[in-house]
Amino acid sequence: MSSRIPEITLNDGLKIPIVGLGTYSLKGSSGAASIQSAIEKGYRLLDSAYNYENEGTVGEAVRRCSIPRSELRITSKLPGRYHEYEKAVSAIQESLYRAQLDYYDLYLIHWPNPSKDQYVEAWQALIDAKKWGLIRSIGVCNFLPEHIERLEKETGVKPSINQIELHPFFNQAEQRKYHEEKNIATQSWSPFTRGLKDLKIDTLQAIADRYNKSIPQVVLRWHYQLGAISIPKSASPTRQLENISIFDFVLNEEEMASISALSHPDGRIANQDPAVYEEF
Ligand SMILES: NC(=O)C1=CN([C@@H]2O[C@H](COP(=O)(O)OP(=O)(O)OC[C@H]3O[C@@H](n4cnc5c(N)ncnc54)[C@H](OP(=O)(O)O)[C@@H]3O)[C@@H](O)[C@H]2O)C=CC1
Ligand SMILES: O=C(O)C(=O)[C@@H](O)[C@H](O)C(=O)CO
Repeated sequence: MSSRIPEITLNDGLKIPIVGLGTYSLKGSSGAASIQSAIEKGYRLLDSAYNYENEGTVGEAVRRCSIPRSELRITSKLPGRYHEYEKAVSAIQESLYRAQLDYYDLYLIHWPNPSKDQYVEAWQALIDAKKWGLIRSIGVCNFLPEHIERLEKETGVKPSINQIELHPFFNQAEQRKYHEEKNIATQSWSPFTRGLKDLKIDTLQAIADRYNKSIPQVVLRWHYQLGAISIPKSASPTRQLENISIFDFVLNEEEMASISALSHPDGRIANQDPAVYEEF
């Protein structure tokens, strides 16, 4: 791949960039133009979902851009209402039809929805879709260790990646440690807490000033140094470029610790604890 963004290798061998583009709310012609701009600025990893209703927009941006499909890493996600095996297989096929793609690089179960207890069935569908060549790498989002243990115990296959809420106010130290032990990559959703307003605080501003960087750049550098793959969303070409211009400075241990110390147990953005919160 020719991208300037460093890559990591997942436990199944697929290489993906350590920063990608979140696409939640990027839809229609303005969304396609934003995603195309991000690709042209150097993004190679695009994070979509069936429930974002923008897989078609992502596919359009991919067709419009000048980068070969093989250099891109495109993600989509299975909604909770399609965990039943047959429904999951159809949903994966529908995701491909919507994007007009032959395969997804990554396909993730979007939420475990534990009260429905069908996520293992959904996982089996992802395993089979990978065998059929529809997906290159399979993972999950919002899975707690107990959910991942069940996948592995009942199918013998563990996820390559777990996409979780992760930002300075909710640093997920224990879940990240668990991922490290299992060789599962951590991916950070809402890496900026879904907007910068709450991040405009003295601790972050002081670090940003020291390196002549912005608060978003410091926050994304913190994700990078934690070893987490971040997927900041921006519609703006200027901010897209800002968000990948983070590989020319290094936070020291004290700065890393001071950002991590902003975390607190109630730090989730919208109280979406996957033990109880469910999405369909
Ligand atoms: N698996 C899951 O359950 C979930 C997955 N996700 C994924 O994670 C992605 C990212 O999370 P998301 O919730 O979108 O929020 P983010 O934390 O990425 O924040 C996005 C917001 O920050 C603004 N922004 C981006 N860059 C900058 C910058 N440099 N300076 C100032 N403002 C900036 C954007 O505005 P603007 O566009 O105007 O620049 C937008 O308002 C999603 O898009 C989605 O792909 C998100 C939630 C849950
Ligand atoms: O953006 C995602 O991937 C989600 O799961 C969203 O539904 C997100 O959790 C949200 O916006 C909830 O209101």
